[in-house]
Amino acid sequence: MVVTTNERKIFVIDFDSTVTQVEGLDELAAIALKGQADGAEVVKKIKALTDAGMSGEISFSEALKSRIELLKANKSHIEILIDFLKTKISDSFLRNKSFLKEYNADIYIVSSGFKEFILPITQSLGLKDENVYANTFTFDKEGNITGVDQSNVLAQTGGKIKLMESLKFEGHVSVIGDGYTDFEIKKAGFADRFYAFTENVERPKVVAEADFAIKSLDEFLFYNQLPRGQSYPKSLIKVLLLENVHQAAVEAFESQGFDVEFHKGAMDEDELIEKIKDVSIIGIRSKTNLTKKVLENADKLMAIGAFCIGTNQIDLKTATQKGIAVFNAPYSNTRSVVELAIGEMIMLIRKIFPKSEAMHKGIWDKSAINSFEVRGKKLGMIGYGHIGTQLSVIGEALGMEIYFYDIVDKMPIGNAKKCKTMQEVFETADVVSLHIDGRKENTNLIGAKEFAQMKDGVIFMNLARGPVVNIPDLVAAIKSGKIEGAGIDVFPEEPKTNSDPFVSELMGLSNVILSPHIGGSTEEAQQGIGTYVPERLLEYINNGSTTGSVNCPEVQLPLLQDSHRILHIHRNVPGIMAKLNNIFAKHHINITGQYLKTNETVGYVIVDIQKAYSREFVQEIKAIEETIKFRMLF
Ligand SMILES: NC(=O)C1=CN([C@@H]2O[C@H](COP(=O)(O)OP(=O)(O)OC[C@H]3O[C@@H](n4cnc5c(N)ncnc54)[C@H](O)[C@@H]3O)[C@@H](O)[C@H]2O)C=CC1
Ligand SMILES: O=C(O)C(=O)COP(=O)(O)O
Repeated sequence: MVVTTNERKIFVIDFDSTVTQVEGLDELAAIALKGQADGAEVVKKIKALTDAGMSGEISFSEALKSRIELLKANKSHIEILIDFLKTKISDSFLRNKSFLKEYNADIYIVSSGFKEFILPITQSLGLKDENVYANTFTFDKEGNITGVDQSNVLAQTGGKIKLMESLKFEGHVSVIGDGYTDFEIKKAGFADRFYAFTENVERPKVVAEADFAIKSLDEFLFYNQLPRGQSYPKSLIKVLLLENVHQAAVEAFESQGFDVEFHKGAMDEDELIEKIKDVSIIGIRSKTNLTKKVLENADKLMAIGAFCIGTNQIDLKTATQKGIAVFNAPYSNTRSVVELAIGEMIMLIRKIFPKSEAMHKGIWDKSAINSFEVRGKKLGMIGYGHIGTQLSVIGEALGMEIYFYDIVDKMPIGNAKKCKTMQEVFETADVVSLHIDGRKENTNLIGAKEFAQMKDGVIFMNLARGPVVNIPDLVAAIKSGKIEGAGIDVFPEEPKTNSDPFVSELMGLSNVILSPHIGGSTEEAQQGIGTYVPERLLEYINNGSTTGSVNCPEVQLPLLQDSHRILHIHRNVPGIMAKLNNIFAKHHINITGQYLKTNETVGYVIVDIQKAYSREFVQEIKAIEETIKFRMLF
């Protein structure tokens, strides 16, 4: 794919939908016709003509003439258009301003658009006015657009070809554009390569004719080995976002030019095995299981973002062995879970749900029997991590006594009392709430034996993970009256999407609140997670930092400055540093910074080096036997 040539490289670039995200003339129509009764209709007609002209369905001059006739614009509208276009410059052009400026002697804008709005934009990108070839409007005395300067070849059908013929370029000519007329330059023999530019619009007829379809200017610069803002084009990096993660995440990746695919639901193992092959970054929530089998097929995968707290759905061992960094959002939804737990606890102890159900059936049952305050009651928690401690604080503020058990020694917050065993919590608490993680050892942690240890009439809540509770045993305890009320948010089997049915033995039981795993599903939490996790992933991809990774050695790296950065993940065995250093010494590599962190399974070495080095040097590093993953940033 890499293009090499010793000739002078000449770049011919289209303007509308290439340099900018939009078609200037369409936008001018929208501005000029705004507020007019049939305005929307006319804009639609103009857009249809633009498309027909661009894809080669009708002749260009015909499309242009009809569009200008429909357009009732004047100079003041053009001023508004220019301000608008300045906000619509294609992301990859903005990212590569230094290339555009440095190579401006060899960059030509060839457009059927109009200089009146093109020049202010190309000037802002550092391009030369004399290299911009485009149409110009004609105006009447009042400044209304009356037509197009017909003496300009670009106003004619085949105008770009005629222009290119007259320019007589000598060298290797690359044409970049989204339209059929751009391809025609190559077809007529005036260019060596045609690149269909699809960052803003993808026209199948044009893509079919192209030497290469490129999703960004970064891709063009990468294939042509030219100076660029991204060492490896982000548009070639596939990001798969599942389970309806917040749109903030989609925007975070799209604004940097990544190739993002978004799905509302989860995917099952077979779907994932197929899909994951091309994916470099995957974002999931609690329902997507990244099993050993899935990860074994994930050869391109660099990072996993769990857009939630739990990471039990990911085979962390395999991920680590494959050098895949896993990140989560350890506290963005903590408060949401706690608020739901508090709300459910009060609803359950007051028996509000059965009373509400009765009311809906016309039954008025005003009574205080079996209805209690939470104040003065004993709240017992299994698991005293982020959620447990937060619940501890709020429970105590409500006047409750707090008891907890955790397998790790934890500092009690406020007046909370640490218990030595789960049994101690069960024997003491009026309300038992689970806040443990979903590690394998916790499967069926709570069953008949544990329920038997609880006080009669206990309130029981599980907002942690479904498999930790034995459901038939829970149902039996509820039916026997041992458990007076239950709040269950998580289940051993949960539907993959909102369209799949929910089935459980817990359905239809009185004073049992069932909720569809929404402990962390608040706008605030999802927004927070949608920002937090992409930040961690992007820091890793763009800079190599592994801050907050749940499985990779954590390294916080300085921003890369005037160096190239080697990122090397290897099996953690003795002697790797010696091997690396030998290669550095052999190739006389000047090191400007070096960082190393290891865990039980892998080592992560980051070396910043001066820019001059050979291809062999890179190959030798990659070839070290223990190498798991190798990346280079600059
Ligand atoms: N319903 C929902 O939507 C949500 C559910 N969760 C679940 O809540 C869990 C807890 O979240 P955080 O408090 O943030 O996690 P955390 O990691 O801060 O705390 C978990 C605590 O449980 C303890 N633990 C684990 N197994 C235990 C056991 N068998 N006995 C006693 N203690 C045990 C750990 O030592 C740790 O202190 C998450 O792992 C997740 O599964 C989290 C967020 C939302
Ligand atoms: O944060 C967690 O661990 C949760 O359980 C929340 O999961 P979700 O993002 O709602 O699928």
